[in-house]
Amino acid sequence: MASLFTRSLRTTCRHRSLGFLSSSSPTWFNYRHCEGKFDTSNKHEERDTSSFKSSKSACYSTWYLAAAGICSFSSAMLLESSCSSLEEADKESGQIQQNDVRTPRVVFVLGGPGSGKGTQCSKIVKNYGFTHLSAGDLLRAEIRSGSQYGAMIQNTIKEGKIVPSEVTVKLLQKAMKESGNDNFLIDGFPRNEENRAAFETVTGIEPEFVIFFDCTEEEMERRIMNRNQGRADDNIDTIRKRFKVFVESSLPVVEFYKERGKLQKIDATRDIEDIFKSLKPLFTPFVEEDLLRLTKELLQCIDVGDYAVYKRLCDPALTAFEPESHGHLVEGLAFHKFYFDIGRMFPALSSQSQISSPKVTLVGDDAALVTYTRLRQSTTMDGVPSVEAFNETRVWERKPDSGGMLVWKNVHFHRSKSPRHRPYRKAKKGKDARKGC
Ligand SMILES: Nc1ncnc2c1ncn2[C@@H]1O[C@H](COP(=O)(O)OP(=O)(O)O)[C@@H](O)[C@H]1O
Ligand SMILES: O=c1ccn([C@@H]2O[C@H](COP(=O)(O)OP(=O)(O)O)[C@@H](O)[C@H]2O)c(=O)[nH]1
Repeated sequence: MASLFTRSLRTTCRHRSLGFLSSSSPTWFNYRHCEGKFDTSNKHEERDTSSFKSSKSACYSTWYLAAAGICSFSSAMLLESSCSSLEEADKESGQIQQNDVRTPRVVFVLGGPGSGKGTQCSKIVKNYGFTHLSAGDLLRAEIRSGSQYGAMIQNTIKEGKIVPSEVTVKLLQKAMKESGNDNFLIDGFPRNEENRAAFETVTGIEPEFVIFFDCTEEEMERRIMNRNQGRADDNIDTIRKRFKVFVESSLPVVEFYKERGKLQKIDATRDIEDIFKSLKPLFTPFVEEDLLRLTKELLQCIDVGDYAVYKRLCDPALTAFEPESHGHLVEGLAFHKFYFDIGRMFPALSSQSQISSPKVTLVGDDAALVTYTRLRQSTTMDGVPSVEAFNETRVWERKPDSGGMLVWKNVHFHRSKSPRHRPYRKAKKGKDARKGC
């Protein structure tokens, strides 16, 4: 039994897809977890139904769990895999995210020395879950580490010049790999054309967009002289050299991105909060995308019965109205955990979900609603497929985690059976004509 559960988890991560059915057109939007990309081609007929077909023959158990929309497992996936113990299942539990390989999202943050790049990056990190990689900080850390490049880097920084791309790109790549994140703010890089080309060639990544903090030299000089971080290059001689290098080498990179329509120029002479306010809209689409991705991850972990992921995504005080609660508001995770627990005993259950017409509504900075219709395919005990539709609304709230980082948690959801489509009937004479509106 345990091995079956384990197998289903492993193979599900490999093959399962969550689709989107657009209500306005017959196009299927297939989201393949393993590729992390939306395929917008019309692939309704081509959808991989193999797991569904084979699950028919292997499925022998609790249709009522599937009906509850809480637990289910694909038996086809289960037949394909190979791991064998509950310990392994526990180890794998909670790892959907790791298997979900996505293309890294990179935003370059450029601007003269002292324009406020680092200051704004810390605010973006706190609010939008990016990893901040300051190329300058990485180079300074490399000096401290006693590396073979230490002396060269130190001299280059003291001269206000630019360290060869070979070194900087390697450091950035390493830091990206070690971060465990896939959203990066790369601050103070690329500083010249050579940097830009080398990063693109080595990593194959192009930035989503590039922020340029536009600030006067007088203001930047004033800020650096007050920075007081004991940096060897924060002295008037080196500052002047850095300004010169910035104009000669870095501004052409800014221009390069402007020509490609990727530049977001920000007036950085204003105060810190004002600047941050103008950065927020740049990150809103990412927030919407992330909320949709989290919602899909939540539905997927329900489909594959991964309670560890469910617990990570939901607030402990999650409230819910759902058909299973018979009109009552249930609070906490216990009600939902029940279904995951019995799901472990019936690993051959199969279900998969598609969502259609998803809409994300941000309510201020820290709350959002995600509404959609969920189509859930499952099998009955004797292997007969059934499909149910639900209207769901999930309320997400951004809350600090144990490390103080703001993360999205599902705090409430409302799920009801989607009413079947009935043709509009004209009200009879004398009856309330508004009925049914
Ligand atoms: N908008 C701002 N107004 C006034 N001072 C600022 C502003 N932004 C940053 N600073 C201060 O200026 C100094 C340089 O900012 P920093 O973020 O380190 O710049 P950069 O990373 O671009 O070199 C820091 O001491 C910081 O506190
Ligand atoms: O990609 C980079 C980033 C930084 N530096 C060096 O590190 C110094 C400090 O850069 P940082 O971004 O830390 O500070 P800023 O000058 O933007 O305040 C620069 O003047 C360069 O000498 C570099 O050579 N390549």
